[in-house]
Amino acid sequence: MTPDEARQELLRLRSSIDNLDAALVHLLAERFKCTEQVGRLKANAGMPPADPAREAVQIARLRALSETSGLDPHFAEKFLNVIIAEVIQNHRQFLDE
Ligand SMILES: O=C(O)C(=O)C[C@]1(C(=O)O)C=C[C@@H](O)C=C1
Repeated sequence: MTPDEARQELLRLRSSIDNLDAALVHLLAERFKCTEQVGRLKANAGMPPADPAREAVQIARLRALSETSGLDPHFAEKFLNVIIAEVIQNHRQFLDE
């Protein structure tokens, strides 16, 4: 591959990365819209913000999905934990409203 071909290929790959990053942002935005409703529902119903049993099911499911799709299951678990930690923090704020 010539240096020019390599640059072209890099641009092509980066264009796909940009599309995928946009899709991730849209997916995350939808997820947080949904969890906002869950947080308000839980606060109104007197339910605790965190549900460790539900999280264990989600993590097991995502780890299995990761294994079949070629994603590192450890990374998938870490990623979900970061998202859930943010969601729980958001849920806690609804308790003060
Ligand atoms: O399903 C719930 O009960 C939620 O509050 C949502 C969610 C999630 O982000 O998936 C967040 C916190 C809980 O500990 C479990 C799951």
